[in-house]
Amino acid sequence: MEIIIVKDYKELSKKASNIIASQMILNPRSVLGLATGSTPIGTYKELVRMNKEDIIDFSNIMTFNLDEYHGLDKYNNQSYFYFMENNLFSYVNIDSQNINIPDGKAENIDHECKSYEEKIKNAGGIDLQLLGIGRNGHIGFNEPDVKFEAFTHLVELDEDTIKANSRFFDSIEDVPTKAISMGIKTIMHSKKILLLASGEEKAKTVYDMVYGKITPELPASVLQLHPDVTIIVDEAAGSMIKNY
Ligand SMILES: N[C@@H]1[C@@H](O)[C@H](O)[C@@H](COP(=O)(O)O)O[C@@H]1O
Repeated sequence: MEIIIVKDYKELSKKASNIIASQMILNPRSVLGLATGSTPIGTYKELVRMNKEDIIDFSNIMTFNLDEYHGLDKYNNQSYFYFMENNLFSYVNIDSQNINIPDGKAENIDHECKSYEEKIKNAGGIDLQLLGIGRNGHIGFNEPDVKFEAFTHLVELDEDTIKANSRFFDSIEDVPTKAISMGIKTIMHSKKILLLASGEEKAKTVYDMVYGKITPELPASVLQLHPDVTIIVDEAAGSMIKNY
């Protein structure tokens, strides 16, 4: 694991977007795995700027998002489809045919999960997967569990996650209780992984991810086994690993 501690959120967003930009420049047909949540918003802003300034080109880039809420229409303003449109896709020259996000309203969820995996495989796998991290150590929507879920699957969201994500909804009752998420194996198959964490509330989780036991009870700990992981944290999120 390469760990980069930067001063603040602004620096984190700059550093992360530079890594993604360099992947895109080295391979303009890159397959990117993308994340939602508040952490990558600044990174997406930087990518939009670089695209406007012709530093990076999305025309041949393919994307796969980690997850989507179950039961939400993609045009609902809380869907991750909506989030991606509003934070990245509608501002860059990406071909909409190249955007992939699980369909939370799919009639046959099992089929949706299997075909999502197929699509990733047919695209040649994910070159660079961007990740945030939940306070409970989840990546994508892989919640703490007794085993690591392998591939894209339907997830029952944790109470802690529902509570944390309710800040984006009118009320906690509006937060979906399930989601479709890439599995741990899907994520681990990515050639490179870039995980971002910001703020003091993530400090203990970051410490456990890097130095704790590898356990499905803290899903992000599995990243210790991946050969090419970069973790960027600001000083607050890195406060417990700083002098370790
Ligand atoms: N499914 C997403 C995760 O992919 C994300 O990493 C996490 C952290 O979000 P934030 O960056 O807002 O702390 O929240 C959500 O639950």
